[in-house]
Amino acid sequence: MTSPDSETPSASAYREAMAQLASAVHLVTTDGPGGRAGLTATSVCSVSDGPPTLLVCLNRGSSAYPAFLRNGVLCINTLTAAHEGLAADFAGRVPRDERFNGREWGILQTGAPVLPDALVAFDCRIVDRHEVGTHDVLICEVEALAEIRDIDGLLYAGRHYRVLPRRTAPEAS
Ligand SMILES: NC(=O)C1=CN([C@@H]2O[C@H](COP(=O)(O)OP(=O)(O)OC[C@H]3O[C@@H](n4cnc5c(N)ncnc54)[C@H](O)[C@@H]3O)[C@@H](O)[C@H]2O)C=CC1
Ligand SMILES: Cc1cc2nc3c(=O)[nH]c(=O)nc-3n(C[C@H](O)[C@H](O)[C@H](O)COP(=O)(O)O)c2cc1C
Repeated sequence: MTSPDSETPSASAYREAMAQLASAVHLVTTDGPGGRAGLTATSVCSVSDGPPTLLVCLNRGSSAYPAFLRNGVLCINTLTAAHEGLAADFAGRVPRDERFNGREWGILQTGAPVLPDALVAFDCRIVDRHEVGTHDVLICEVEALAEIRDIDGLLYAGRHYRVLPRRTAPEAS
């Protein structure tokens, strides 16, 4: 057990600890007067179901950050097993202006880009923002939901992408 007066862990120790957690992987996208932009994110969490609200933690240093701030809307597109390459593209492998090339994107209520084959998509308006360290915690009210797809999900754990099977076959008795 760590004693209460022990030193604060380093950033690298914290990241190593966080790398042990498994997370769903999302493309967080936006569009509007600030332009179209998006990035890969795992820091997404449900806050409340009344009104339906979730939070996203966004690094203020990311190329997409100014667009999110200006547009005030975003869509959280939860990725499937088929989207590992897309996750790498939106995490910096492809420059911001080229990330949306080569596929069709939809919209729901807010105009933020919706990935048509996402596991699910949460179309949101940003209703509050808190600066915490390097990131902004964006509080987002859900205005529309995309259809839920019955396919394998994508997880990020131990610094690798992994497949989350949709259903396991029942054990034979
Ligand atoms: N929440 C975030 O901002 C995250 C950022 N990343 C970025 O992707 C790069 C590659 O990440 P990994 O291969 O997983 O190795 P890593 O050792 O940099 O990160 C391990 C874990 O620490 C956390 N983490 C990393 N950077 C963070 C940050 N700036 N703020 C808050 N939490 C952070 C995440 O849970 C991540 O999975 C990182 O260097 C980082 O820039 C990755 C995951 C989450
Ligand atoms: C698996 C994974 C999860 C990430 N999660 C987040 C996140 O929750 N919030 C965030 O601001 N950045 C996150 N990032 C980092 C952004 O995807 C990345 O910094 C950004 O897209 C870098 O490119 P840019 O600055 O050119 O946009 C994550 C990266 C990876 C690989």
